Amino acid sequence: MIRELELDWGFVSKYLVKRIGDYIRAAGKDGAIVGLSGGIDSSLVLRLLREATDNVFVLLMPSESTPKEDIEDSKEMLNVVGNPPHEEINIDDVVSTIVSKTGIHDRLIIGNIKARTRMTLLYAYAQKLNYLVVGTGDKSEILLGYFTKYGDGGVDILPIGDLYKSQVRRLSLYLNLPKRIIEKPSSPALWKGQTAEEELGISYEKADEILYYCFEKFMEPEAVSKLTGVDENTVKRIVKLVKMNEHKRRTPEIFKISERTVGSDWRYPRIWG
Ligand SMILES: Nc1ncnc2c1ncn2[C@@H]1O[C@H](COP(=O)(O)OP(=O)(O)OC[C@H]2O[C@@H]([n+]3cccc(C(=O)O)c3)[C@H](O)[C@@H]2O)[C@@H](O)[C@H]1O
Ligand SMILES: Nc1ncnc2c1ncn2[C@@H]1O[C@H](COP(=O)(O)OP(=O)(O)OP(=O)(O)O)[C@@H](O)[C@H]1O
Ligand SMILES: [Mg+2]
Repeated sequence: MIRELELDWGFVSKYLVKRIGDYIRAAGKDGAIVGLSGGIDSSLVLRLLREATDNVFVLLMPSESTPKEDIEDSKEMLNVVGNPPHEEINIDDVVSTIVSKTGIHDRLIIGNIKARTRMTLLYAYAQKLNYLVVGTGDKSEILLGYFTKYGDGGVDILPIGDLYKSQVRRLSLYLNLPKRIIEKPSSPALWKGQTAEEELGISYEKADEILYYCFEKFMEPEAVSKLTGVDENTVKRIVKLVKMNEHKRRTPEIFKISERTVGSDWRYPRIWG
């Protein structure tokens, strides 16, 4: 990881724990729920949540494409954080019902149905418990649009959303998360054998450098290519992915008719505080 992305991980973890706790209290909620996949993002978020609140609920939602190692890693992670209340719900029957009612066979579309089924379950439990749904997206995934819109992207807060995947690994190392979880290749596991780096066509290590130089240092693709050793076309492809997926980072467009359109620049009148 490039030097510029190194942070004081002790400070970052304390800061995130405090922000999560403050947010839950300010929202008037009693706790937080998270989906645990056995991957690094949800493991790290669970670790932070356990310090932020006494009330954490964890959902394991495997499907036929979930590797058995991921289920083992999820259970190990539950142990590491002292076995908070949790439930395991296999989503295959729900997904099959949607597949049979729609006749859809495309693995990407079915994968996105899986992510949205998990979101539906998380919100059902959140409302039952008066908890918030805590998202696990990191800065790399958010910028690249590497998540399912209203699936794993459908959450209330994103505590690690300002950390690139390589920073997520560093923070997880600092917090002593299980080695196997830190070292395994990132995967949404939406279909068998899927890995994030293969689908994205680049390693997260390199993608993070490109994202940092392009979007935080505003450097041109040619200069970023020289600095990172990644060919210029790949740099341009990454920039294009970020642009193409802008819609996933925004609230849905409302077409303006009145003087007071409820858009992203909408503000409360002063008298309402
Ligand atoms: N310009 C635009 N303005 C407004 N909306 C627009 C739009 N372009 C597309 N859309 C909408 O967005 C939809 C496409 O987005 P979406 O449904 O998300 O689908 P899509 O981006 O095609 O697929 C999700 C991607 O994220 C990956 N993923 C998913 C889940 C988890 C993880 C992970 O890392 O764990 C990764 C997955 O492997 C796949 O590559 C379109 O069908 C359309 O409805
Ligand atoms: N089998 C599952 N059970 C419960 N939640 C899941 C499952 N699969 C995915 N999720 C939820 O969807 C999120 C997005 O998946 P994603 O693969 O990006 O994260 P991860 O597995 O935690 O880390 P990585 O990106 O390194 O694989 C997960 O963090 C988790 O909250
Ligand atoms: Mg994963």
